[in-house]
Amino acid sequence: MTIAVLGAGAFGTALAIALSDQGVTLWARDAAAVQAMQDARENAARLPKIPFPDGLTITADLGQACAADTILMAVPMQATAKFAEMNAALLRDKVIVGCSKGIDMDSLRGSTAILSDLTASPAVLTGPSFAIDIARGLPTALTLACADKSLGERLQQQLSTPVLRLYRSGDPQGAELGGALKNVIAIASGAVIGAGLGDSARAALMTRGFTEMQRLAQALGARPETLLGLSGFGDLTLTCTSPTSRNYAYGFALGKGAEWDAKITVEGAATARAVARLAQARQIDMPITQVVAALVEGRLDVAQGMQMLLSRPLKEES
Ligand SMILES: NC(=O)c1ccc[n+]([C@@H]2O[C@H](COP(=O)([O-])OP(=O)(O)OC[C@H]3O[C@@H](n4cnc5c(N)ncnc54)[C@H](O)[C@@H]3O)[C@@H](O)[C@H]2O)c1
Ligand SMILES: O=P(O)(O)OC[C@H](O)CO
Repeated sequence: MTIAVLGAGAFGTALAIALSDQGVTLWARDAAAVQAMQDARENAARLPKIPFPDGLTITADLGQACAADTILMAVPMQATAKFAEMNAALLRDKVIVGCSKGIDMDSLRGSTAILSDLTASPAVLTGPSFAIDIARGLPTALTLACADKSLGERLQQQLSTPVLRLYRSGDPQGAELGGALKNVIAIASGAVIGAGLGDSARAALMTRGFTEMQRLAQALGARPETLLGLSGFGDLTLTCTSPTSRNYAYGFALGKGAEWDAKITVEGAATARAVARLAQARQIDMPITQVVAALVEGRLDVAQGMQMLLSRPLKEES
């Protein structure tokens, strides 16, 4: 069984390195970048100083990559729908595993719904994992979610390694929502710490943020227990507490009033805006997400956002 990873960012490259014992093809859209990675045998732009193992082949030929039995999609979320549409002829009816985290701004869909346009039972690989940790071979546990049980079992076996431990779930929508929504709460957590509002405020935001995540996920049909696992609570914990997280670091810069490099991938920024619209349309109470969307859009600063959250009517904890 052969594997291809589409998208040679930090995460796609890390997955290709981790799975390279089986032989992996890593696809990148830019032929010059592919040549540079081929010459250096590393992805100097995204994962410097991590050498490519012999089992990793890099290509700019999408047709070659899509000949693999299993395809891991690791292009950023906001590019996924267009990528899937443009390359539908190559991707249709393949075994596809969505690895990006977010909600598409235009359609308000996650990767499972987008990839369902191409294949009957798309899987999702998600959970607490920094690309650098996976690439270094540090122990990591993720959720592999697929509605088709036997396909999920096959993918769990194929994509696990001695240090990359995959737990199976039959709820891809719940798993993808955990990964998408935790990025929004990580921005809020970073903002609180960056603004010097303290660890207690961050703990409150994480907890109330987790309540929002569960509220939306259940309204969209996810299983409640999925959010309690690696893809939800696990990834929320990692991303809200580590400066390695780009979403947290972006929030931290917002809180500090510091500059931010717009070229850095921050999935939670677009996802906050998408989820704020989704929540409003469905009348789901998601105040932290609404504040993060307003911060990202420059409609509020962190002090105003915090004041807005603190001045809400007192209520029962639910
Ligand atoms: N980096 C991590 O630690 C990590 C961990 C888990 C999940 N993820 C998820 O993986 C996804 C990708 O993140 P990343 O960290 O690899 O991003 P990245 O910023 O490192 O790289 C993004 C890559 O996508 C490529 N790209 C952008 N638009 C494209 C398009 N239209 N077609 C093809 N390629 C395109 C860019 O050239 C770049 O190589 C995100 O959804 C992220 O949330 C990342
Ligand atoms: O760097 P971030 O914030 O995109 O987070 C990376 C992963 O999603 C952590 O699980």
